[in-house]
Amino acid sequence: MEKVQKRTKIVATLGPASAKKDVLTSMIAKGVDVCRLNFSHGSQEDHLKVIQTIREINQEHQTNISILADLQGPKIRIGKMKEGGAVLLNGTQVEITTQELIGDENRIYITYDNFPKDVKTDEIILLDDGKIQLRVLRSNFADTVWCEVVHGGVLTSRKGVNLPNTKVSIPSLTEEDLDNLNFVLQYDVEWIGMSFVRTAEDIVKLKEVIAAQGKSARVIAKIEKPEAIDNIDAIIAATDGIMVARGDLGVEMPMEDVPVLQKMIVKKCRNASKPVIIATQMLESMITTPRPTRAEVNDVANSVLDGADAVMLSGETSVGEFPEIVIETMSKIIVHVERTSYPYYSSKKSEHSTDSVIPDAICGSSVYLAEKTNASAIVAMTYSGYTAFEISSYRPNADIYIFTGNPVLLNTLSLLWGVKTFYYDKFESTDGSIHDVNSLLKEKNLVQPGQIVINTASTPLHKKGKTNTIKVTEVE
Ligand SMILES: Nc1ncnc2c1ncn2[C@@H]1O[C@H](COP(=O)(O)OP(=O)(O)OP(=O)(O)O)[C@@H](O)[C@H]1O
Ligand SMILES: CC(=O)C(=O)O
Ligand SMILES: [K+]
Ligand SMILES: [Mg+2]
Repeated sequence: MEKVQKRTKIVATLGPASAKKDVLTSMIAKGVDVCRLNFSHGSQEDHLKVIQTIREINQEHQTNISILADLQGPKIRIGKMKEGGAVLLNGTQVEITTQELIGDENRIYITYDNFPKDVKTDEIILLDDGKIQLRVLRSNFADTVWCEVVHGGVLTSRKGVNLPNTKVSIPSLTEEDLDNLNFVLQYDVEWIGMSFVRTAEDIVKLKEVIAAQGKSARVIAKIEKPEAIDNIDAIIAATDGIMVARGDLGVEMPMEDVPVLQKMIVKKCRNASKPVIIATQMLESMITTPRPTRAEVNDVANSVLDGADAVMLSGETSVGEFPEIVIETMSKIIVHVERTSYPYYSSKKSEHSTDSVIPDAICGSSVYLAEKTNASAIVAMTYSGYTAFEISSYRPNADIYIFTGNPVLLNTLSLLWGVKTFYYDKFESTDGSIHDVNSLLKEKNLVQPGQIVINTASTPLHKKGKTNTIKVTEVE
């Protein structure tokens, strides 16, 4: 497969529009690096089929697409709505009930049993990422809440509900999340997304569940609540990656805060060497139109310029009419911005912990050396993945090629900015391995004679040794 070459990665949410193997294969060729399964929609059976399709494509086309299983978390939703949805008119009254039913203009089912007890008169209810706004009139404190439609619109099935003023009493990992987590861990999904993270403790608990099953899936903390912003440093320290989940974040907080928070979070993540995804409404109009708005093109471009590891698509690829054109468009924007906005490299101040001071210094120096020698590639061997996270976080101009004997990492690292991975499990001598991996890159035409390559390694060489060596080579 001839895959589009770019540094910033694309995460695509899969759904009915993109689950077919031929469509997905073409989307991957056009630039998808990570597939997101949204456990807010679809059955486990649907998701399993998609997992199998992705694994088949990886086998057949030697790609390293990873899977991000996004757990719904304490998200409140409305239930099914009547065919075509209901038109809610400004000034009318509507009942929200915890009794399961097919919703219409008069009554809507909500998936939150304690809603009539937790909500108060005059509180605001936002539906469908805030597109529809209701105001609470009164509750019977049992199963029904009467509301006034403040800003109406068409309401279709399973849309999200945000209660910016209400204290919600639902745990961060629900029973349903645990069930879905156990399900995806069986299939060695590489990344788990945790929705509505509030504290670092939420991440620690999720990691404990994953570790207790003997699995190595890594965790993405989805930042979509004000509490997560308050605790951002501790959350970044505890997690393996971050998603700026702008859909809910922009409803739970003043929307004008989001652009500034996006830049702040990207910067913090780069300093901490944790990958960061920018999500939601990036090419939203392409759900129904084959061309994006100018503002959407700007949004993708500016996220690349901010230095995000990845940009994400949701409805555009899960249910949209043009999933392949969406990927083509996003890749085109990324490639152009990357080509015209060199150089990327910036030194960063990282705080070395005592047990990583040597590998951190080696990674930072390898990037510095690559810039000084105008090297075409930085080539690293890693078993834990640490070196890949560290080198990628500098956003070097040189290509980043990671060789690993740890098969799980091959896909995991596909989320990281600029990283390409290869399997390598021979461990003879440091010089021998460096020679081997450089020859492999030459065979694949990824480096050319006369170019400079920076290699990092560990001496003495053994599987889990810490990176402590740099070599500068001119390709023969
Ligand atoms: N697998 C699916 N089957 C049917 N409809 C879907 C599916 N995935 C998404 N949708 C529809 O497309 C819309 C946008 O999809 P998206 O993945 O952004 O979901 P979302 O509800 O915004 O989720 P979240 O806030 O959890 O990311 C959803 O609101 C839903 O109506
Ligand atoms: C992706 C997601 O959950 C959000 O934007 O809210
Ligand atoms: K979700
Ligand atoms: Mg969300």
